[in-house]
Amino acid sequence: MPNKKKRRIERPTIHPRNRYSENPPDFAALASLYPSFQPFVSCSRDGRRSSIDWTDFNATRELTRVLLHHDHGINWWIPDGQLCPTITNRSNYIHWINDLLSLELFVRSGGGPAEKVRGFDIGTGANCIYPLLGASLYGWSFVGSDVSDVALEWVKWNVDSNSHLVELIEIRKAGDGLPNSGGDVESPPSDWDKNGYHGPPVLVGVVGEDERFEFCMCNPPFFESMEEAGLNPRTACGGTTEEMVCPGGERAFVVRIIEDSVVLKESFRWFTSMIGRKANLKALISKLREAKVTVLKTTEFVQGQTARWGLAWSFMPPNRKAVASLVPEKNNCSFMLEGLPRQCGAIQVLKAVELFFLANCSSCKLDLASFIVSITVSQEHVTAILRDDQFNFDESAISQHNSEAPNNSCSEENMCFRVSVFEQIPGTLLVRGSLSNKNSPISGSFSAVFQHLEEALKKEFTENAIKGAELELMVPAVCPEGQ
Ligand SMILES: C[S@@+](CC[C@H](N)C(=O)[O-])C[C@H]1O[C@@H](n2cnc3c(N)ncnc32)[C@H](O)[C@@H]1O
Repeated sequence: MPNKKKRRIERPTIHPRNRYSENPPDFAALASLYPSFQPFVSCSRDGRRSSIDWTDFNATRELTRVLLHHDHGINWWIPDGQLCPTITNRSNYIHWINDLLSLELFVRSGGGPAEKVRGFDIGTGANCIYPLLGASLYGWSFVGSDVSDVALEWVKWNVDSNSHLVELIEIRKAGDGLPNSGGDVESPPSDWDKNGYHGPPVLVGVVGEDERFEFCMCNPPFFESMEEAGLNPRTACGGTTEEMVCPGGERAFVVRIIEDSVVLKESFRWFTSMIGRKANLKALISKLREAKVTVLKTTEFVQGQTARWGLAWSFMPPNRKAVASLVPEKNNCSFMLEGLPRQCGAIQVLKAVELFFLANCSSCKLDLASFIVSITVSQEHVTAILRDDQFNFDESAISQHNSEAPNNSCSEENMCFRVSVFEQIPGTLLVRGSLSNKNSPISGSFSAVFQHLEEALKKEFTENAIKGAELELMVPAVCPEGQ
């Protein structure tokens, strides 16, 4: 079994394009350039390490101010007590959105990639952090929305103080009606109330019918009450009730974004949100499946002791060529499952392979005597498998599909392959896939499908237990608003 230290090293960390991934901020160097930062910096005795007191709001705010100025050329300030963003964490979300845009997964009416990227930041806050970073890192233009008067006053100050970005950032008050509409707020359908969010409009009623955006993003108010938000003794990120709390907490808020996305499915290429709790992530993924999204993606943002998740979805038709050409064609693929507990042998893994494909209504035949599962998938199955990022080995849900699974023969247009499982040494299994009909028009997807199987099995058999235990421990130590 791997030891705890090793597990921590293996956790995903900062985005590779984040400027701080290789070179964390040098507090002493910044203090020498910015005298206002000096009082907050302390150095180790040997003078090699410098740090700040993370429990001091003034220190974290001054750090954010000097980093934005020094590394991004941005003038920035927020009043006492407002939510203070950490630049590393917020940049990770921006870089992930750029990854999504680079995927070019969708059919574009205009041909090539979008030249001008326009995004929508739901709840931009007094700090206006996402539009400022997105505009300075990638030149994107933004509409930022908020409901709080204090936020709107300061976001205006922050935008106006950066003349080079003013043209790129427009701010809207959610609830004031659509731009140029005379101030009428579109009332949401009555059944939305059942979701628990009773606040002002989020997207519907704020985004105009003819407006088009490449993406929306959101760091939602996470909590249902300030008591729930609690106080994290290890950091001081600030955050007022208006910024941190909404009826129903983050789950209700993001459910509202999902409901709105169904109405505005043509207006955005990607809908995204940051999620603060893993339990909410799972519930929201189910909600998205019900909404019949075409693509669903998740990521984990880890910084120090804090874990957050990114959730992205779309209703655009995926570009099949792009999906099929994600990986080069291969006839044989394999991977190892290592560090398995005693009770997880070849039989359990073979059954999990069968569940994985049955869940997507593929046709499967499990032969326990020869340790082989034979699988037939159609183009639709491939699309379903590739868009499912969070496969759940929930047998009850799958047994329902089981009886519905069509018996696809290995006709020319289907892809047929076999998955075999071999025990190497106790606790280590080799999983091998062999393509039977490489002339199938969808055989180019074989490696991608097999890679999805690998990720799902590794998550189920080797990562889940470890991560579950770690996350339980980490939750109480995180900053309440998602730093
Ligand atoms: C957690 S803060 C995020 C602030 C900033 N984006 C950040 O990441 O630091 C959530 C923000 O959402 C705003 N908000 C709450 N309900 C909203 C709504 N219906 N539409 C737009 N913004 C809303 C709050 O006023 C608050 O500024």
